[in-house]
Amino acid sequence: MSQKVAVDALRYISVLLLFRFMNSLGTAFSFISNDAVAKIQILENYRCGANGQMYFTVQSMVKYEVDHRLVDLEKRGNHYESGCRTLLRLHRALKWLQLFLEKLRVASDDSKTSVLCSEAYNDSLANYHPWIVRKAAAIAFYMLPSRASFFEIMNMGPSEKVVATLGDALPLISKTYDITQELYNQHCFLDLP
Ligand SMILES: CCCCCCCCCCCCC/C=C/[C@@H](O)[C@H](COP(=O)(O)O)NC(=O)CCCCCCCCCCCCCCC
Repeated sequence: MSQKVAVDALRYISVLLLFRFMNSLGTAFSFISNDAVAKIQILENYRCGANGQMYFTVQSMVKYEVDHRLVDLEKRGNHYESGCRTLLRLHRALKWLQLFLEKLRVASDDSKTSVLCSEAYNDSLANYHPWIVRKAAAIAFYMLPSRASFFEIMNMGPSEKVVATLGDALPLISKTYDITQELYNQHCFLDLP
């Protein structure tokens, strides 16, 4: 299998796993997973499109879309679903994920995942969502199980193993977030419409 096909297969599997994971949490999360998968698909389409090589890295995507004026900077226009604005939405979600996983990692087993999730959301994504989305998210979070049950759904082994895995993953998530945050800050892209 060529490397590109292998990478595409891995990407497909990761989106499928995200979709299946979110669906296992119940239909209350479908509006979240649908939006996330739709945004991932937008980026996938750019990656596999005529100028796919320009979307190989975040840096090359930003340069290409800036050089070719393919980003709506002030208000939504002809480039409503640019790669840059689409990635910004997922980048903001990555901050939520980083905060949530850190809380999950250090919490006690009887902690409420709904509280940990809400706290992380209120400190990150909530600042970019209208009232109605925040309320829908709050209802979805309320459906979340206890930390122990959540770990079972994650299907990553006993709690100790999950905590250790989260400890390994979090520095990588933080580094990914920081690189994109710095790049978008340099281009004044942190508030793309
Ligand atoms: C574990 C439970 C998962 C909780 C997920 C918390 C995030 C809540 C997001 C709620 C908003 C979703 C609805 C979409 C709103 C969009 O308007 C809004 C703006 O986009 P637009 O400018 O194109 O309209 N979209 C966004 O902000 C992007 C939201 C993307 C959410 C990605 C969530 C991924 C969740 C991954 C869970 C993985 C858990 C792993 C545990 C080990």
